[in-house]
Amino acid sequence: MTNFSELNISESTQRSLSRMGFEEATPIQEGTVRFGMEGRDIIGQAQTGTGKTAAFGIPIIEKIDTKNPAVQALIIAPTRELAIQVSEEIYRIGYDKRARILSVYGGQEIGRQIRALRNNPQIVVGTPGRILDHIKRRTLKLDGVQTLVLDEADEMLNMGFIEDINTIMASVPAERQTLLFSATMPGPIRKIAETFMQNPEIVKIKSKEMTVENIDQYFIKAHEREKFDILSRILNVHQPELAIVFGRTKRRVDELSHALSIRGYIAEGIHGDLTQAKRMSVLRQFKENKIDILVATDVAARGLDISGVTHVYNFDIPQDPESYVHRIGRTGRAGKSGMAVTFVTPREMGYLRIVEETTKKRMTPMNPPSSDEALLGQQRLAVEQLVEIMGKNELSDYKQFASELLEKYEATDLVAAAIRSLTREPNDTPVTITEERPLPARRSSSRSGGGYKGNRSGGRSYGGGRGYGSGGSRRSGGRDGSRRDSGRSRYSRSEK
Ligand SMILES: Nc1ncnc2c1ncn2[C@@H]1O[C@H](COP(=O)(O)OP(=O)(O)OP(=O)(O)O)[C@@H](O)[C@H]1O
Ligand SMILES: [Mg+2]
Repeated sequence: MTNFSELNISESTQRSLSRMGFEEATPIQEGTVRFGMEGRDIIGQAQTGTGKTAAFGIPIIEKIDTKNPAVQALIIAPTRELAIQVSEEIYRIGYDKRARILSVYGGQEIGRQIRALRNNPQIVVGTPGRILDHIKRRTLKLDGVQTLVLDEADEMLNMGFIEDINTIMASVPAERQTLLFSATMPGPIRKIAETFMQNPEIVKIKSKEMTVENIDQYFIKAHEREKFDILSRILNVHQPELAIVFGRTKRRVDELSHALSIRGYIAEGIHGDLTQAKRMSVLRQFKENKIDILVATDVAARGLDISGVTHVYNFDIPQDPESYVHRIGRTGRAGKSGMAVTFVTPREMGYLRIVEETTKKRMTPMNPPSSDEALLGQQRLAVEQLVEIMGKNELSDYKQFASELLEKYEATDLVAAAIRSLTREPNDTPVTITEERPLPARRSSSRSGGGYKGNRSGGRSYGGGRGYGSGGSRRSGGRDGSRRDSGRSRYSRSEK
């Protein structure tokens, strides 16, 4: 581990970082900050939750000239929430330096953004559509941009933003630094990145698996129609503090959050069709622990950094392995531990295997809990509550009754009744979850390719890492080459 002071970072930024509680650089930060400060183009890949935001944020702050009123750094992110989150993190990093930062995104009144843009922010973070809108209105001038960042580039391409991004790229001076960061780097992205970038330094953090070790990964094989009842029971057993449930479609997310609420959980959904105000309020409540379960689509949760997410449930197995990596990466962040459970219908087992091939990690099969186990989970919770109430020791007003009851009844019976009254008995209220068609059946992949739409990447394209390993774009520059992954041994199939 490297201390930030060893990375030639200015005093002011070091102060900001230590105020944020950052003591040592994470590996991706250690591997990229210096190159970033030197103005090099970087393709940075590291597991979820390992600090990629600061990996590009620190060099940006270091390079900003606070006397220059021009926009000097432009960061493009796929969603509004992510744009806000990234701008908040960079604001904190640049706090002592007093760098001015602004986020612009759809759903927020454009007039307000235009006024804010007149205040000469030096760093702008935004979603592709809104950035483009401002470029067209000439309210965002990019001639002074020296650094361009694509955060979660693969997601932006999935969302069909490629043309927008091309146009934005063309509006930024060609003499610029381009940084691209993601936890996954499917082949097509790397290709596009390399055409946009000049001799990029590829920094890939060495790890045997694509997912962080501190996430325990399970799967449950179940038929589509059984999934919701199993999910309810699992929630009773796991008692997650904060959980995210992923659904494949917006309708799915709506139905799941509604059904969970009916069964007594505090759940809310988030997806792209909700208003910006609603999305923000749901996220805020989730962060403040007022909502226990966030139900989300892939897109809505991409890159989100919410501390304390203990469990991720994939109610539907994601169609591509990259989504899986990003989804479960909402837990186990910044060194914390987490659990991920993926539901898979018998027909979809091939997808599970493809995910495993990509992540280089087997999921452990989990048996669906029985209703007795679910009840036991709820009883445990009730017992905890009881003990907690006792611990608070504000019981004097109740003791009179207690003594009277103890004269009449058995103590065990009384306590049992108290536990029962606090136990939320498993709730089987009928709910409506429209059955999704399972993903088209497929066997787990083989080297033959066979069109897994948009992402044969996974294991294969990581194998493809060999390609760039031998290419001219990787320059070790006399530095510790081990930081950059050679791709070979770690992703070889023999490990499986
Ligand atoms: N050096 C550090 N020391 C301690 N905490 C850190 C450090 N760097 C980043 N963090 C914290 O770790 C968390 C995860 O960081 P971040 O959101 O940048 O991850 P990421 O790699 O971008 O993940 P994802 O792939 O999901 O987008 C954040 O809360 C961040 O503030
Ligand atoms: Mg990120």
